[in-house]
Amino acid sequence: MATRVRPSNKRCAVIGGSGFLGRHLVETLVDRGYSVSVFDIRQSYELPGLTFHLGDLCDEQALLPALKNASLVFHCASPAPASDDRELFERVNIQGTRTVIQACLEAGVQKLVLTSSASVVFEGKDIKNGQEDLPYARKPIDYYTETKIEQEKLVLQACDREKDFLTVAIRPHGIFGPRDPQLVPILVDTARRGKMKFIIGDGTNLVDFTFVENVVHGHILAAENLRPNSPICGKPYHITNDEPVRFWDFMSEVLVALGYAAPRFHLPYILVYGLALLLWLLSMILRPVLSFKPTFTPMRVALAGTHHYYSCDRAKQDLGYKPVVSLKEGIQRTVQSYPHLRKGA
Ligand SMILES: NC(=O)C1=CN([C@@H]2O[C@H](COP(=O)(O)OP(=O)(O)OC[C@H]3O[C@@H](n4cnc5c(N)ncnc54)[C@H](OP(=O)(O)O)[C@@H]3O)[C@@H](O)[C@H]2O)C=CC1
Ligand SMILES: CC(C)CCC[C@@H](C)[C@H]1CC[C@H]2C3=C(CC[C@]12C)[C@@]1(C)CCC(=O)C[C@@H]1CC3
Repeated sequence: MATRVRPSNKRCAVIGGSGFLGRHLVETLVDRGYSVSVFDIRQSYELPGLTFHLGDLCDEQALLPALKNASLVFHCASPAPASDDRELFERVNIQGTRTVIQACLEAGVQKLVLTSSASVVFEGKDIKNGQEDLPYARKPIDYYTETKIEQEKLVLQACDREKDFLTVAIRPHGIFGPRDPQLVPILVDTARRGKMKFIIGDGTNLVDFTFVENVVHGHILAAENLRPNSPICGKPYHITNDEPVRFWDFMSEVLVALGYAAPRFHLPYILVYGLALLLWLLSMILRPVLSFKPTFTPMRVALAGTHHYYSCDRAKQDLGYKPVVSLKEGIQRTVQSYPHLRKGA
């Protein structure tokens, strides 16, 4: 009988390894002695010893060479959350994730770590210290969230000790750090256009913002603890900075550190949410003749005006997780990494 060649434990693939989180993950894995192959639709950097495979994750034939000899796969690719292209989200996050699972099984991969999102339980209403047993959002707030829910279910249900295929999902929240293309750049762009003068609601809502290196740390701990007898198989884990902060204090700290004024005037949440909904509907109706993307989408307004912070006790207990970079240090390092976004630059 032919024996299956066991791939090296330190050989892994990162799907989405050119993206913000993916690249930080790749760099840390390389530092820790892993041999890494990157699969992405684009190549954004080079690193000695790293193999890049370019392609669409929905294409199994393109994926297979990247997974060859890997015992561990991280899947952290997704279309940008700001997109409103439903078809793209369904194709990549749902159909594409089925393809990733299939390709892992064919290539003999033993462990799959998915980057999910804490937002899979968020419906636009307050979540305070949310645990992993909260139900998935029944009314997901956008296509991104809707398809991240299906994606997480697919990956967790694929966990099968009999087939020697173990899966786990990491649910980060509000990732920030050097090279993030979303949070700080969108914030600064909004400030430069004079639209960051207002606080939505009373400004006391608490939120998790998670420094990218803590998210990477959570992923690697999950991968290294994923064994047939471990309690983590087939489960989701919140990974946060474990320091909920007022949404508007966080935004103000980043803005002020970059030389912009902090927002000062308050607007009622319900008014801004209603306006955002109206603008979004208008943008949909007018799409065939006029294309515009409102800055204050219903999703962003909901995130800016509600509590959404999560407990990471389960990760502490099962993975031995503890944030490695504090929020204060994370903000400092992030701000320093964006000299071109400073006022007047
Ligand atoms: N940023 C955040 O605050 C949070 C992110 N997450 C999750 O973390 C993961 C990483 O996010 P982040 O690093 O911010 O996102 P990025 O957009 O920076 O990275 C995603 C990468 O995946 C690539 N990609 C997209 N579609 C495909 C495809 N069909 N085939 C191959 N590659 C593809 C992207 O390419 P391209 O840029 O060309 O599209 C990009 O390089 C995602 O799964 C996201 O849902 C979860 C919680 C919070
Ligand atoms: C215009 C301002 C009111 C807000 C500017 C900052 C926002 C762009 C960000 C604040 C919270 C962020 C966030 C995400 C994207 C960027 C923000 C909306 C996610 C939606 C990214 C993907 C996820 O899985 C959840 C994140 C929640 C927080």
